[in-house]
Amino acid sequence: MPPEQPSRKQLRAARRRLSRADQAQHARRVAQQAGISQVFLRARRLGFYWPVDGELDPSPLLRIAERLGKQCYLPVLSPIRGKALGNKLLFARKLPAERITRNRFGIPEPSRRGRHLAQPIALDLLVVPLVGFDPRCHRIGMGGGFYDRTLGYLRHHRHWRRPRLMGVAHECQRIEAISPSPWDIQLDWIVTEARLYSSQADAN
Ligand SMILES: Nc1nc2c(c(=O)[nH]1)N(C=O)[C@@H](CNc1ccc(C(=O)N[C@@H](CCC(=O)O)C(=O)O)cc1)CN2
Ligand SMILES: Nc1ncnc2c1ncn2[C@@H]1O[C@H](COP(=O)(O)OP(=O)(O)OP(=O)(O)O)[C@@H](O)[C@H]1O
Repeated sequence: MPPEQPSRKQLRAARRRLSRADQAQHARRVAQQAGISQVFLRARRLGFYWPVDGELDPSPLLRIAERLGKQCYLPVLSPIRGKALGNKLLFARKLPAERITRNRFGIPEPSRRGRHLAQPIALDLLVVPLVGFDPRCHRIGMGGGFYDRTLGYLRHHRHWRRPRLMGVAHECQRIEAISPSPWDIQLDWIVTEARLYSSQADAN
């Protein structure tokens, strides 16, 4: 029998247990690695996220992007409810004077709506949070299915994929193998404080 996998709850507890010093170091290391990757350097519009619950803090990478003059976006829960459009993410431009509110999960998000809201396809690179991952770039999220639903259209674009997907995480979130559900979207890369994983083992 394969060894039992840690649950979402256990994985979330493990990342919350990291010290502030480890959190800060992991965030810096991930930024150093991801910040020199071709996909990051080429991207003009990037989506990030506001870290909660011990998630890897992508803000050192976001600051590099801002310094390079790239356009940075944060996820917001779509105001639309309902089967087709509901429970998806849109992306709001992160601007210096942006007002921040909390969404229904208590996660901070930009409050301004309208002009600066983008669909994921408008982004070149999306930095994705996760609860657990395996070395083949399968992902377990918080369980809401938000990223899967938002990015489900990528399944129909084999050769032309936008945005490219970069998971960022702590090494302690790695599990041996995840059997993906049919709706799970595989990430292109995952970067941790220790190394970079690629869904195409030979690519960078
Ligand atoms: N930083 C960050 N932002 C994100 C996500 C994420 O994983 N990380 N999301 C990725 O999808 C979306 C939000 N998805 C979420 C799904 C479940 C829970 C959650 O904590 N659920 C509670 C119980 C439900 C409740 O409080 O209503 C829990 O698990 O205890 C939070 C966010 C959008 N923004
Ligand atoms: N493309 C999709 N279309 C319809 N429902 C979906 C789709 N993707 C996911 N779901 C629904 O969302 C639920 C949660 O999925 P899952 O447990 O894979 O979420 P997750 O990837 O961990 O969460 P998140 O993306 O929010 O971090 C599933 O039970 C499924 O019913």
